[in-house]
Formats: sequence, C-alpha cells, structure tokens
Amino acid sequence: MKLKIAMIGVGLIGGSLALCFKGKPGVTVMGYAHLPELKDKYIASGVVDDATLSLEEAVQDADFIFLCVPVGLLESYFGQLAKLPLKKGCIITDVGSTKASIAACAEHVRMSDAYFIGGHPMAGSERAGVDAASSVLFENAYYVLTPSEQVPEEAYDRLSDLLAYTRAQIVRVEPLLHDDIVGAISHLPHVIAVALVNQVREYNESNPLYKMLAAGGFRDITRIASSDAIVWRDILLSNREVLLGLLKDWNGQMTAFTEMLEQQNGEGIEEAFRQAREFRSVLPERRKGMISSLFDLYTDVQDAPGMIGKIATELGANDINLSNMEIIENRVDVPGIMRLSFRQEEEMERAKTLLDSLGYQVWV
Ligand SMILES: NC(=O)c1ccc[n+]([C@@H]2O[C@H](COP(=O)([O-])OP(=O)(O)OC[C@H]3O[C@@H](n4cnc5c(N)ncnc54)[C@H](O)[C@@H]3O)[C@@H](O)[C@H]2O)c1
Ligand SMILES: O=C(O)C(=O)C[C@]1(C(=O)O)C=C[C@@H](O)C=C1
Repeated sequence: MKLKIAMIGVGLIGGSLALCFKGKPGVTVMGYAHLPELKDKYIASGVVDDATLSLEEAVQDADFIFLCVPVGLLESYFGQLAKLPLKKGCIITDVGSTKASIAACAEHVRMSDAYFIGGHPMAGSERAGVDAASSVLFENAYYVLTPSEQVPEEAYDRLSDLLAYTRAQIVRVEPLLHDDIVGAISHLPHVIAVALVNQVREYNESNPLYKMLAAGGFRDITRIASSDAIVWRDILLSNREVLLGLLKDWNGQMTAFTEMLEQQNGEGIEEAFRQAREFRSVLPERRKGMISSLFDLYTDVQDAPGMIGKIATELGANDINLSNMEIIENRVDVPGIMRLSFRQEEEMERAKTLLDSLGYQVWV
C-alpha cells in the first residue's frame, strides 16, 4: 500500500516526524517549504523524500497532512487547505503545543473529504529548525490526540497506527483539559525560566560575576529559556487565559516564600522542599529517546585545550559516542570542570569506567 505524507513545516518537530516515517514500507514524505532556501535544505538534509514550494502540490493525493508550523500560523493554513482539493478521507493533524483554540479554529473551516485530529507530541527541545530533527525524539514520550466527536474511529485508528512509527505512547485528551495541564507543566515553566534568566541578565550588567558563577542549578532550571522566540510567543498567546490563571497561582507561591523568609519560618521552607522532592521523585523517568535527555559525566581538567582532544580521542578509540563536551568552569588558578554528555546511559557508564581506568577523577 502506498501512503503519501505531507509535512507543512519541517523544523524540529516536523523534521523529527518526517524522519520517523521516511523509508517505511510504501511511505513517501513530501515537505512543504515557504522559502526556496528551505526547500533545498529540507531535501539536502535527507529528512524528506522530496520538497516543494507549492502547498497544492504538497497536499495533492496526501493521505496525511501534518501541520508543524508555529501555532499562530495554523488558522491561515486551515483556510488555505479548505480551498484545495484533498484526497477523500485524508487526515489533517497538527503538532501545536496548545489544543483548544486550534480545535475551535479547525471547526470553523469546512474541509470537505478530510478529517482534522489535533495532536501534540509531548517531547521537544530548546533547539529549532530541521538541523535539530531526530528520529528518536518521540521514543517513549506521550503523544496527545484530541479528536472531536465528529471524527470516526476508523480515522483516529489510521492516525494512531501511523504514529506507531514514532514509538510514542498515544493518549486521548480533551482540548481544554490538555491546555490546563500542559499550561502548568510546560508553558508556565518556560515563562519562569525566561523571567529568571532575564532577572539575572540584568544583575549581570553591573557585575559579570553572576554569569561566571552560574552553575548547575541555574543551567538545570533555565535550559528551556533558550527556546525559539516565535514558537513560544504563539504558544503563550494561544493559551493566554490559562496562563493568566497559572501566573496568579505562581505569584501566590512566591508570596508564600516571601512570607516564610520574612518570618524566618525554617520549618515552612523545609516542608516546601520536602513536598516538592516527594512529588518530583514520582515523575516519569527521564525518557531515553528525547533529545534533551542527555546523560552527563563530569571530570576535573587541568589543561583544558590539550585535555579536550585527549579525552575525545580516548572515547572515540573505544567506540563511545560523545554527544557534547563543554568546560563549565575554567579559571587560571583553579582546575576546570568538564561536562561530557551522552545520549545513552550505557555509553555514559562505559565512558566512566574507561576514564576511571585512565586515572581521571570522574563523577556523575
Ligand atoms: N519545540 C518543542 O519542544 C515542541 C514540542 C512539541 C510541539 N511543538 C509545536 O511544534 C510546532 C513547530 O515547532 P518546532 O519546535 O518544530 O519549531 P521549528 O522552528 O523548529 O519549526 C517550524 C518550521 O516551520 C517553518 N515555517 C515557519 N513559517 C512558516 C510558514 N509561513 N509556512 C510554512 N512553514 C513555516 C519553519 O521554517 C520551520 O521549518 C509548534 O506549533 C510548536 O508549538 C514544539
Ligand atoms: O524539553 C524541552 O525543551 C521542551 O520544551 C519540550 C516541551 C516541554 O515543555 O516539555 C515543550 C513544548 C512542547 O509542546 C512539549 C514539550
């Protein structure tokens, strides 16, 4: 059986989905690019089988159309698709990080012969663009689908079957509930991370020691502050009402901390940390396939330039794939610390054993 899949927007998410589908039996993945340079890039990157600058050509005879553009562009694409001839039974889906406004928008546009099923893979990264795409991004992640009651089970099953190639776990959720929950666990954290980085950025203007001393804690809580500005502008504006409520509650949390500090309430602070640790300890494990799930090792480095090459060579010679390496502290008078990141836990363990045996002081 032949299947044509049209990817509208081939960035981090569209590109990662394309990589999951490309090369599967009978599947052809066609990318739509809105700029000539992107069309060439999509083809050269090998993420799609072909790419076109014509939306009509991209969706012609497509069995599935994936809208993988920033949320703010979806309304315009629904409008354009409604005017194009689509294959009977074609499934249109999106990957937007909000669902209620998108579902409402899709309902207003009559797309003859096609079904719309909202979607949202709960996996991603702070990176953007096709260069960041990965075939394992969705492995073990949840993939939310939000079909309306008008969508026949047969269409829902066809999309779920196709998404099996992502190795994500499909979960069906109501759009409004999705936005409440994802607002709290994804959108609010992005706002907090950005606000925190900007607060410290302002302090740093008067004293660069802020940046120099920023260590693990600051990095851990602020990785997502590097996320794409346009993608996140659209997400936050689309889930505005939910976020306004969440920010009110967040201000309440901050007020509680302010009061505990004013009253020197040590017990209250201890209790807040205990409750948070308990809840966090029952969150799902770091999911292996996700781009953001790197396994880190740390080691002391005396002479950084020489050491980087030496350690990379040792790991390479032992077939250990290093995903990233970075000196996170490097002052003339103090030994630096090097962070080595691996995609797989097993590779990190092998690197640890190897570096231990070579006399490096290594810790996880
Ligand atoms: N980044 C994440 O972690 C994440 C996770 C899940 C879902 N999402 C959702 O996925 C969608 C895409 O986000 P992303 O992270 O892949 O962003 P991205 O910037 O990596 O990809 C967006 C793609 O859309 C293309 N594009 C921009 N304007 C376009 C236009 N007018 N017409 C056609 N293509 C256009 C860009 O060139 C790019 O290829 C968003 O709706 C976002 O909410 C993001
Ligand atoms: O890991 C990250 O960098 C992400 O931001 C991924 C993340 C999230 O907040 O968990 C971001 C947006 C999504 O829509 C889904 C997942």
